[in-house]
Amino acid sequence: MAPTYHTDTKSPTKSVSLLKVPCASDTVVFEPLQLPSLENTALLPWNALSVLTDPWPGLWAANFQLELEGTTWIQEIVDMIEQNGDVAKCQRAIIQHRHPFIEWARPPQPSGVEKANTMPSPRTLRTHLPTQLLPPSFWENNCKFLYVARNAKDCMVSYYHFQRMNQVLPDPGTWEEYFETFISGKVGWGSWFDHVKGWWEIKDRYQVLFLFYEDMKRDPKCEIQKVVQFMGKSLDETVLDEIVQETSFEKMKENPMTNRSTVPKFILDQSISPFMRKGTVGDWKNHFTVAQNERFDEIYRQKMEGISINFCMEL
Ligand SMILES: Nc1ncnc2c1ncn2[C@@H]1O[C@H](COP(=O)(O)OS(=O)(=O)O)[C@@H](OP(=O)(O)O)[C@H]1O
Repeated sequence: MAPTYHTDTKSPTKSVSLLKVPCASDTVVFEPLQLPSLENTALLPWNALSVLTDPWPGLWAANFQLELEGTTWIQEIVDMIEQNGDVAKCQRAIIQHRHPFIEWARPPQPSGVEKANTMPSPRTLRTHLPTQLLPPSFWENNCKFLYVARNAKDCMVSYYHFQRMNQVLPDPGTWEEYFETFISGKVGWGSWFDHVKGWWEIKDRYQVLFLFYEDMKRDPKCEIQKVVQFMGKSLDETVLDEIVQETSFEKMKENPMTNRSTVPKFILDQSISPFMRKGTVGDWKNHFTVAQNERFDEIYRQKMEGISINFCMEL
């Protein structure tokens, strides 16, 4: 049965559900997922990102799954690694078409799950799902996950502008209104706090490479090298340097295969805010008032209490 995904343009979203899709026993089985309401759950990628792989006899991996903010960036990095730095091969399709987005379903287009089911292994998939909503077979098959977390304040800013320019999402309102929406977790894919905590807490029990967006900005070569190793690949130094260069913000902003310029304006209106907006660490300082910052720090302290995760807030 095809998944259903209902959205009303710039109005509150109704519901989303993913239903069971038949799979071969050696591939991931998509179990039924019931997301109660997009008001409280996830609709969009925004604060971190994961890639996952499931094992396939004789191969390094069968799936990658990408999640949350930095998604496009890590997708391009993973694809460049898979293509051994061959830029032309990475130009074969726009980034959204290279890795099925498993919770995506907008009939009559084939859903992400339908696309995934037609792919040979190893597969690279993308999702923004929190751990508790991921189909259990991802865990059961010992898939690899690559998760990129971004600090909450920059996520809030980036996601706000994304929601302003995304014409199929509810209007985010003013910055002040969105600040409250974000804190309450009533944003796409749910609470940043719960999402990050969920992935952080399971990272040592499964094959999770937990990356930070800020580290990727500070030392992309080092972080890309970690991804290469995680994927079980080895690349020449020159190829690695090429990947660093090609996946820089500046290059990806110019690249029509990654900058979403092919998406029609009635979906993404880049005259409101470009998809590849700033790509920096610390833009929150241009948005948060002193009072908002103090309040956010207190809420962060409460919600992340006991979690040994440290985010870099500026470079
Ligand atoms: N190469 C590179 N370097 C640095 N930053 C990058 C890069 N590619 C994408 N981005 C920034 O990621 C933000 C968009 O997040 P996502 O790609 O997860 O969005 S989406 O899930 O695909 O909708 C968005 O962040 P902001 O610019 O801060 O809004 C993008 O600019």
